[in-house]
Amino acid sequence: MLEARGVVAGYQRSSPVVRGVDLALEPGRALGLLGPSGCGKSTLARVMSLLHSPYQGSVTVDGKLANGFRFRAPRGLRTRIGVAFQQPRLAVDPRLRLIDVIAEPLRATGQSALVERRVPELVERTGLTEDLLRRRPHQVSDGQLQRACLGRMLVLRPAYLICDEVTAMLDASTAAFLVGAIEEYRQDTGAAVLAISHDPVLLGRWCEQVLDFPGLNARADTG
Ligand SMILES: Nc1ncnc2c1ncn2[C@@H]1O[C@H](COP(=O)(O)OP(=O)(O)OP(=O)(O)O)[C@@H](O)[C@H]1O
Repeated sequence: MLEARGVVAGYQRSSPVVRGVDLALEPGRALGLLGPSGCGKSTLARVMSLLHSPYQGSVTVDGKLANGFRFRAPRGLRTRIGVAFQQPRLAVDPRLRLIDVIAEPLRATGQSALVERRVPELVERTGLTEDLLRRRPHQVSDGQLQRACLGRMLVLRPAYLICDEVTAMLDASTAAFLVGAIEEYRQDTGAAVLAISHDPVLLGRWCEQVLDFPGLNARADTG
């Protein structure tokens, strides 16, 4: 289970944007997080991805405390969680070919020996062609780049996926493809998905349960 307890986080200690949120992501589940733009969903997503330290509260991964480390959480915890964001262009190194975007987490974690086996498996899931895989980000569309980010999110075989508005910039068919690929991975591996969006229709179709993000805050505010 990936769990946030009493998380207070943001960019100014005196006015946090996430205020005492409790959230539990259970293995195999697809949980939606719904809320308007600017309410703090991405901030909570970064806290749960171990990319942003909360002011208060805890994040645990499979029962192990993941925050409170002086610099960052140990690799063994961080790699349990895969993340993809709304804007792929801000999330990739513009110098890398798409095939290397997908392989990057393996190389960064000293697992280059797995590149030859894992990357071709992921290529199939992303639906990218050989030609596209050899291109760099400026030579592909946002949707094609987001497919590479999907591959990158899955290449370490994470148990928890945090998908922050991953389809918001895409046309309907690419969006449907990406959600389908994430769902296929969930079914194959028993991974859990936290899908974040401002779109109730998307989350209603995708997730077994949808939580209202401002509601999570309000409960804590009154409690
Ligand atoms: N790096 C930052 N420094 C200062 N303030 C920030 C930073 N990132 C976000 N914020 C502010 O924190 C608040 C919550 O932002 P956040 O991105 O978490 O919201 P969101 O619900 O994900 O919005 P969206 O759906 O538009 O991405 C906003 O008011 C935003 O301006």
